[in-house]
Amino acid sequence: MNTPMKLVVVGAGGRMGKTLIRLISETPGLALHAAVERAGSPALGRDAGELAGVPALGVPVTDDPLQAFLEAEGVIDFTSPAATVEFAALAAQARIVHIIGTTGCLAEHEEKIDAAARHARVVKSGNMSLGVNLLSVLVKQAAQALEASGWDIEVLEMHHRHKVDAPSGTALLLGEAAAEGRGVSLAEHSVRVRDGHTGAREEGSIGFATLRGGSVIGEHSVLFASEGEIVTLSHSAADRSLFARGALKAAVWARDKKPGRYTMLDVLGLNSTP
Ligand SMILES: NC(=O)C1=CN([C@@H]2O[C@H](COP(=O)(O)OP(=O)(O)OC[C@H]3O[C@@H](n4cnc5c(N)ncnc54)[C@H](OP(=O)(O)O)[C@@H]3O)[C@@H](O)[C@H]2O)C=CC1
Ligand SMILES: O=C(O)C1=N[C@H](C(=O)O)C[C@H](O)C1
Repeated sequence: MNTPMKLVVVGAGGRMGKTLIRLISETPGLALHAAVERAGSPALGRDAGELAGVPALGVPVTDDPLQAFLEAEGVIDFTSPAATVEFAALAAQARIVHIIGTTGCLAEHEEKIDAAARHARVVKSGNMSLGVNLLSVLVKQAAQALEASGWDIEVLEMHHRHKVDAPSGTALLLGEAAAEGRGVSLAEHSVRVRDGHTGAREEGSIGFATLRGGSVIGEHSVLFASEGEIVTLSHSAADRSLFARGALKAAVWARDKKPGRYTMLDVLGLNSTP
């Protein structure tokens, strides 16, 4: 039988960091090995359990990720793109699992994550929930079935007022699924912002609309709009623990995999769906 998987949570004081610490402490087969925050964070030195609102775990929050990674088996990372590329290099050095939920990564960040995945087992997804990943499969199927000449695709998302990137990672993931279904490149067909005299909608484009406000955890809809009818596929997140549960499932899944880059579709066995 496997010993408990030793995990590091980076961004320990964040919304997702605290949710992850709580879930790791409640999940048999997982152990919180270390909790990392940035230098100068008021969370440094605090017990990770107390920080997350659960009984003390005897793990003080540290700002030394390399030391934390050396004896660990995996790192769970919901931070920022700049921090994630640093953690990716360290996870590669330590040859461990790196689960990345961070969104807003640009091509330059993705290149560095790809390089790290030569040595680390990386699972990265804009959304770690089962529901959104299943939704992406359905979106791909719908986009395959509904022709671009008659059906316009729009992706709508809403998140809490603190979110810093747009469109959300999930919206982009769903847009990619729609583009794949259509057999086109999202980069060449997306319209991420509309303002002023835009002209009529271009046939075959995939539009994005972003709302921000309050405490909304994550609302996503993909609309297929035709003359006289609209098909809407949507997902509502009511609790951040669904993302954390997915990330922890990914860590356990990746434990015995070869170095490389994987997605939640691989973890959930949804990749073979046409
Ligand atoms: N893929 C998915 O399923 C999901 C993805 N996300 C994504 O996860 C990310 C985090 O979201 P959320 O938890 O809401 O954001 P928060 O801002 O609440 O948390 C991010 C945490 O990371 C910390 N951090 C930043 N840089 C470093 C560093 N160099 N070293 C250590 N800690 C660092 C921040 O510290 P400080 O505050 O001091 O900057 C903060 O505590 C976002 O990109 C979000 O979009 C969120 C939910 C689900
Ligand atoms: O920042 C968030 O909160 C979330 N981010 C992810 C995204 O960008 O899609 C996932 C989830 O919707 C919550």
